Amino acid sequence: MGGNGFKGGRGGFLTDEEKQNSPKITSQLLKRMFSYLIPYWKQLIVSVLAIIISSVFGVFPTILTGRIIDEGLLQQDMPVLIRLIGLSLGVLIIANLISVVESYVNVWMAENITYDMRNKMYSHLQRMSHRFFTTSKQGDIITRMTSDIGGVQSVLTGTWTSILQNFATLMVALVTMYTKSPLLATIGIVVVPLFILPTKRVGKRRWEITLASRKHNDDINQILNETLSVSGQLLSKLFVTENYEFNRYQEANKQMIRLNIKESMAGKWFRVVINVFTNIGPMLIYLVGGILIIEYGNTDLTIGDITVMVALLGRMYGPVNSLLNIQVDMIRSMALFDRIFEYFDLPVEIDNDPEAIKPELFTGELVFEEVSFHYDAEQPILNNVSFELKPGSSVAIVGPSGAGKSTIINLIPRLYDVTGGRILLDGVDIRKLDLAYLRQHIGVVTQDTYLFNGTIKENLLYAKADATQAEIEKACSEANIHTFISGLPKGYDTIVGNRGMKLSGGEKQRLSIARIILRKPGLIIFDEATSSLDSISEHAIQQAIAPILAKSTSLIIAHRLSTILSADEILVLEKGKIIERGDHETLVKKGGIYTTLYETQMRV
Ligand SMILES: Nc1ncnc2c1ncn2[C@@H]1O[C@H](COP(=O)(O)OP(=O)(O)OP(=O)(O)O)[C@@H](O)[C@H]1O
Repeated sequence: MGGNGFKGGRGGFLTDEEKQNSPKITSQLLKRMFSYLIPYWKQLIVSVLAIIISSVFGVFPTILTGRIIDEGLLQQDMPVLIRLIGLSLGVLIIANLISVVESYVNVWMAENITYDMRNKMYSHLQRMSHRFFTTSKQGDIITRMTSDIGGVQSVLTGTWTSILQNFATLMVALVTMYTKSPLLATIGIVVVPLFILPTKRVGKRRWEITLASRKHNDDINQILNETLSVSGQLLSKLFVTENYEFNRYQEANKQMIRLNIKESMAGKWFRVVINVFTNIGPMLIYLVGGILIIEYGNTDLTIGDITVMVALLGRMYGPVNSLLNIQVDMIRSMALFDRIFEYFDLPVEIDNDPEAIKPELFTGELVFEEVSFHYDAEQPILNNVSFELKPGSSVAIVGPSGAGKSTIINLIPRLYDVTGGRILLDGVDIRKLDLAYLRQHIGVVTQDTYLFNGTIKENLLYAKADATQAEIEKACSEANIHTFISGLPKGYDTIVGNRGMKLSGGEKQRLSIARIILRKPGLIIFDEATSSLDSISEHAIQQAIAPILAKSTSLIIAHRLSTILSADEILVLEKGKIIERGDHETLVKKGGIYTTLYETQMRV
């Protein structure tokens, strides 16, 4: 019996989630899906032709078996036997060669289509706002970039090819069977559902277990991600929760084993069912064929015909089963495309104004004009904040935690847009400035410095790709970090570790200051670290930043008295409002919230 290529009914069912989320199949969605194929229409034609020819040729040797038996073996005609065997082999080789071409064209096409999609998605995601990244699950973004687009690739190389292949194979088998004996062909076709239905039931059970085990696997991955990540393991060490985490993992692992065993056993039952049912069809054909020849002396039907019928029947199970799953395959493929399109359609919240300008001169004059802002409409964060930062001067913002200080600085490089009022830079509303221009002229030293897992030099070059070694060293000297780097065994080629974990907080911040010096921005935003660095580190940072702040226009979220004293104006922010402003002396005399902050929180 020919292999029936039955794929086990696995995945032939939609999950509840898939059912709920199955996309509306609109002509628009279809058009959009097919629009990705249009540039490759020539390859598509080659692929369709190759699939049809190789499927038809693939069935041919089975059909020739009948003639090999009747005309060669039973007639004992050697030359005919050899000719037929040669023909059969020849056709088989051609069919396989064509399928190699077909695979190549298909894979090439699918790779290119997904290459376009990946690039499009990546550049679209780069344009997404900071809000998008703070609110989306990191895993979700990665899944769309990797498995969803990967899924599209397998739809193009697998699903679509197999539908066409199965259809062609089925047609050839049906036509041949009906030509040979309509009665036997009909018996064969009636038997097919007998086989398909029970296997579908077993398949469904297996599918349910697979789903449960997949969900479980996700839970396990979640545990691993949480507890074996840099911060996770640190948390569990510091809270001494290793035993608790181990038990949680062990329990999840135990459940997984149970499900795996169940799944394997369902697979076993599945094979038993297949074995029994696949043999019923051929037996029936032998029986009815035998009755026709032996009892009724049917001379039209030969032994070869019956053998071919049985073989063709065997080749029909797989295609019939796959074709019954077309709907599921289609919904699943559309859902993939739909998920990808959903991301493509995400509006770009912070975008370049089509008439954005890039003024020749950047002085760094910053004006907040009654700026209001909220992340969620119900919770206002900034309320009519107004201040002015003159070129060359510096403004310090102080205030209790949660007052909205970081929010103010996030608004300047347009990580978020104001919800009321406006921010002017050199007299122009920042929403009218070219986004890249705006961001290139602003240097932000954040509290939490992000470094890539590369060398110190690579991290510095991120700020200025063409910086020379001399420039880098000069910047690092100014940032008070050159001596430290030179003292490392590998100097500037030292790998900083995951997120710069191999460096101390103070060293990281000084590196980030060096990055800013390399960039020479017109406006510096400095978010002073609240975390207590040791006094030597702190001093080193102060020494690094003070001269830079002194000679540039700067906005500082300040926590230390020395930084605050160097500012030209101090803004005291509370609950999103500026409640006091002035210089240190005046504010201290006032006896308001600044005085309290000064007495309780400021470090000298
Ligand atoms: N991405 C966000 N989405 C929603 N709310 C946010 C977001 N970021 C901050 N907030 C909220 O906005 C308020 C102001 O936060 P912000 O970080 O600006 O305060 P802060 O004065 O800088 O505080 P800290 O000194 O502790 O850093 C807080 O109540 C905070 O919970």
